[in-house]
Amino acid sequence: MSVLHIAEVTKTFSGGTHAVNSFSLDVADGELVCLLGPSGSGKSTLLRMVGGFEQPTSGRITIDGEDVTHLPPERRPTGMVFQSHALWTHMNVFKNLAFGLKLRRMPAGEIREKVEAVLELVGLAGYGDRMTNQLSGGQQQRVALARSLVLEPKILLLDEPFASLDQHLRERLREEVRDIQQRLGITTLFVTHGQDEALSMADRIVVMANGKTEQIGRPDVVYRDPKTPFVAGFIGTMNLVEGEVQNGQFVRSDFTFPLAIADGPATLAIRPEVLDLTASDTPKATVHRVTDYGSHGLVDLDLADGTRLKSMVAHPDLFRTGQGVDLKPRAVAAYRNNQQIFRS
Ligand SMILES: Nc1ncnc2c1ncn2[C@@H]1O[C@H](COP(=O)(O)OP(=O)(O)OP(=O)(O)O)[C@@H](O)[C@H]1O
Repeated sequence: MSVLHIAEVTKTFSGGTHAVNSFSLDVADGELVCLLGPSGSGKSTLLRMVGGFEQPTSGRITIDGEDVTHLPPERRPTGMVFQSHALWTHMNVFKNLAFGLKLRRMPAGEIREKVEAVLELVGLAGYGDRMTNQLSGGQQQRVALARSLVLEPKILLLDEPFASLDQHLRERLREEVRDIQQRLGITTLFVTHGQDEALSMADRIVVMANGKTEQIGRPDVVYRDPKTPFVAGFIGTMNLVEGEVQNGQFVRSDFTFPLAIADGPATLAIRPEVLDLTASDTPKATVHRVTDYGSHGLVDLDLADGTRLKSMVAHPDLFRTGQGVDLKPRAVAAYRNNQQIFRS
């Protein structure tokens, strides 16, 4: 059942920027949906409108059937965690968490119980007396999450919560937050421009560009079957090659490839892991660089016009810079007019 319903929401800022453009989305109960897109694609603006920190120019947002479009943040059943956690540094951890519950006039005993339970949940049992500026970045972010969770929101809104943390900590917190989210079964909207974050955490990903949805789907589906060249280029590593289809052949000055689609321009998309390389008397590409990652190798190749491609290989020691190779894609997708028109 859909808990959050966003219907044709548009946000135009004064000055005319269309930050969000007729955007619609349904989020199911207990689902974690990632809004993924490049800087400026409208992710934060959308999240802020769901949280009530920004007013839509048009459109409607409902939560559990209730129209919240024009309600202030404190009257919405949402909890938002910002990139900069904005904890109150003059209060200890316990007071940071208790503050919102006090406003709700909850009895002191109950507040203590709830705060302790949530601190336990985020791995900070016993940290109640610490001042927040005596905590590490990761611990501060856990407190920020706990401060939202203690108010038991129906919907948790996370705006790049790990952006300021180092890679290692980010990966750990990703797992922890996903774990907590699933344990509580809390419906969550998560903004990130990190594809790894989206691919590893989300039930569904919304890929955004220019305030619009490019594609919505399960992470594996969005990765395996990008519906537009933008998504193909944005998620994971992708080789994109421009050419022309003539009589069932994708044709470039430097290579041809059988492609059974109507004549016309096309962009061919090939993942590095399905681009095999073979030795050839009539090489189509030249090896530029070979990188051995231990578990696999990555070969950078140049086509005659300088287009750079990547191929993932099991045995990098078979290739060296300057070598000519033939290309054998095992699977391709083709795009025309911004739409996928072929996939093998
Ligand atoms: N208060 C504002 N006034 C005017 N324009 C704004 C305002 N906030 C955002 N914008 C513009 O709206 C567009 C979308 O911004 P938004 O912050 O939502 O993007 P984003 O995808 O979250 O980007 P980032 O990943 O960099 O945070 C951008 O062009 C931005 O400059």
